Amino acid sequence: MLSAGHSSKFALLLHVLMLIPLSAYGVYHIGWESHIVGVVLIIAALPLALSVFRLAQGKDNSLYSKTFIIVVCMALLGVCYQLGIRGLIYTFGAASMLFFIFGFRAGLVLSVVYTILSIALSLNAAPSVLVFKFSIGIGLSLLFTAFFAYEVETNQKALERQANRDPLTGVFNRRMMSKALAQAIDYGKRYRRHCSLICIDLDHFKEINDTHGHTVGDEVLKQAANCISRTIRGTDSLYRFGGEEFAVLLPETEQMDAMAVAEKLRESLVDHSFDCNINLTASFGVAEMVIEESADSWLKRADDRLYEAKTSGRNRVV
Ligand SMILES: Nc1nc2c(ncn2[C@@H]2O[C@H](COP(=O)(O)OP(=O)(O)OP(=O)(O)O)[C@@H](O)[C@H]2O)c(=O)[nH]1
Repeated sequence: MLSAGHSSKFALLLHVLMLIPLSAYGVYHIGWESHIVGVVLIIAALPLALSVFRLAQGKDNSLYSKTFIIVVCMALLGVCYQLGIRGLIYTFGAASMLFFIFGFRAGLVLSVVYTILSIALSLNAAPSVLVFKFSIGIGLSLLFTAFFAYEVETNQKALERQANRDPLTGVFNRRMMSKALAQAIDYGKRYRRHCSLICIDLDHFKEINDTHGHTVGDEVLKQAANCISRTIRGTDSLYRFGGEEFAVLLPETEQMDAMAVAEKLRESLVDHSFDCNINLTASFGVAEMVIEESADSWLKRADDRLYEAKTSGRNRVV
């Protein structure tokens, strides 16, 4: 499988391989053949060149890729209208690219609409029997591409889930937490914004496992994660970063407000009815981000307060 670094290099290579003949062909047309075709090719090459530039910088290029393929499809519709079958030959290639640039759902709608339009426009310049025969070939090829794009997208989502989420509770994992803390610090430094972190540790969890077994313990962990997810805002995010340890990141939130959220979470866990009539409590450590500190020191401050909550009696917020 390709790593993220390899796949972006591969995407860059593909873009460059497309850009060189496209712009060369455009220049050739402007100089020696049809001016209009040359200008259209150069217009299509511009967003592609910007896309190459963004990819080389390691930045998101989706806007330019989308612009590129839309320009290409519009130009090809014009070619279908003028030249019939000679335009239709390119329909399949452009329609398949729509899947990979816009994603499966949007790609399916766009490619079907685009294919129907190019077939209809081709009838202007080609005999209908020939267009009909070509359309069958294009339809079958598109069916195959749709199936392939669906498989790729489904597998990609499953891989992303495996890499970013905790398999038991479905919440974000420790890897995502480190990434989110580093991003919050960068954002806070640049825009001078507040952000708080709540570390949560379920109390006496070992007893639950020992008394009721690991299966019930797992179920309690899932229910606790659900209860926390339902209590926090959509803009906050929940991570499981240890066995029975969770963390909530609260953007745009100051210490006092984060303490209030932690208190609300503590109460909702106490009020939640867990399986086997288990009375679960949790301890909380809250720390607002300090500009200029590292992610590790921020996490350590929240964790130290959590430890304080544990040693001072549990089921409390520090
Ligand atoms: N069922 C289950 N248990 C887990 C999982 N991960 C960790 N644990 C258990 O969580 C327990 C944590 O125990 P301790 O670290 O002693 O903490 P505690 O019993 O909650 O005690 P305090 O934190 O001091 O209140 C251990 O028994 C681990 O086996 C998991 O994924 N599923």
